[in-house]
Amino acid sequence: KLTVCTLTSQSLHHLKSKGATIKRNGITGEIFVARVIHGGLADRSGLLHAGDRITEVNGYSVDGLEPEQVIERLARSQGTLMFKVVPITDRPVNNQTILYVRAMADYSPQQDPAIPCAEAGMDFRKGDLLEIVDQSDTLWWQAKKLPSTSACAGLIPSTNLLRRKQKEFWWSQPYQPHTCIIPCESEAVGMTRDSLSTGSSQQSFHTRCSGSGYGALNNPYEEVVRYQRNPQDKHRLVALVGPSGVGVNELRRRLIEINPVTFQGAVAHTTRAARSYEESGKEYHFINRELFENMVYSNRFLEYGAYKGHFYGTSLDAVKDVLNSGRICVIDIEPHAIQSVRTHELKAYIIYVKPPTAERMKETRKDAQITTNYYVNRPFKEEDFQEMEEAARKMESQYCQFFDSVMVNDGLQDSCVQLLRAVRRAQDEPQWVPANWIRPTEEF
Ligand SMILES: Nc1ncnc2c1ncn2[C@@H]1O[C@H](COP(=O)(O)OP(=O)(O)OP(=O)(O)O)[C@@H](O)[C@H]1O
Repeated sequence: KLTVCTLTSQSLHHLKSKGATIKRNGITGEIFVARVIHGGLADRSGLLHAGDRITEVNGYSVDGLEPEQVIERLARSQGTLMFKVVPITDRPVNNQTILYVRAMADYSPQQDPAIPCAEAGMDFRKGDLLEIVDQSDTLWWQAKKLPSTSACAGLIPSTNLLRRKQKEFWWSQPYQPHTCIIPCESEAVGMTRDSLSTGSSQQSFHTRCSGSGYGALNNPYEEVVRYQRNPQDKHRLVALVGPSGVGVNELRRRLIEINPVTFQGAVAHTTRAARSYEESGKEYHFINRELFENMVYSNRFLEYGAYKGHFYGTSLDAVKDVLNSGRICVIDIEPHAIQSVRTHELKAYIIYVKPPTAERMKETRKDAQITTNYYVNRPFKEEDFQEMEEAARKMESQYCQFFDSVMVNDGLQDSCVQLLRAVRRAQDEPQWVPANWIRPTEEF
């Protein structure tokens, strides 16, 4: 049974825009449609399907030809294109469900020798939102980047394939202890004990392990869903991250100052002694070291660290207290604590505060003081701006996939307006969030 179908030859040179790939059966030499690209010309015509056998192109037999020769012939033809095909007998029913994911890794088809057709591939970067329109192949899925500019999908590696590629890449790299993904539970406990026993006077922070396990190695795509907070629900936690000295603390303080009825910070715990004017539960929860250690071991801190010989920590309960009171809790965290607040319960909205150029910093930070690890605050120096730029670059390359919003802290007033807007968006507008926040799987 033969079917003749026609397609216009527009953009034939480009396999991707024609929207199909072909392959040759190694034994019989027959040419088959390997894949029809979602939204491409072939797909829209509805006439070609994966598995169809091509027998003729524009009246010429493809018998004995290599796929490249067929492509060449197609590229040379003008006007209307005519295929003679033997349709596949058991065409799979199209029961594809669309899946939305956030990429947790970078991918470039041009650098992947294993992709069946690099031109049909789609590159993406960590943090990109992808709409996966076809998962029928176990190795190569089809996806569009959101917001979608093209009707045509591109090939991307499936979760399993990308994970495999990452593992191969990982093992091919020299050992780099600091590139490791967040420590697993047992490592985290080890770090904790060390830091508590040394009582370092340097600033150092550790985090609670969420136990859900993360890392590009485990999960190259994070499934996401559109979520809008119901006005009756608790607010989402707002967490600010940024390189040290960029101004997260200042911004948080100002936000709360603007509207203390709506915004509140979480009261941290500390082992330092209360000053005469301080009250436990107000500035800090003042607790002794033993209690602090117990809280660390029972995983009660979202993040904690040592500073000038004392311990400080933000507990999950302190954040929950604010959220339960109906206010919006605003905290600043170290980037490695991001995972501990990205939970079904807190639904943290992460705002990344980025430094402006060194030039602008020099202008805007004339009267500002940098907090150092050595008991004094001092004016900013040129090197501080360079260090900050470098720290920002590293932070972005490692954590950008978790940033819900990015703002540049240039002029303070403008930054406060930007921050207010971002917080409002987080609470009142639909956002993409991990699917397991809405349909929890492993957290319960
Ligand atoms: N946009 C800005 N313009 C001018 N000065 C600023 C601006 N943002 C912050 N500052 C000042 O820069 C200094 C450092 O800010 P801040 O203490 O908030 O930094 P940080 O990001 O919390 O860093 P660290 O975590 O190291 O304390 C402060 O003196 C603050 O007032």
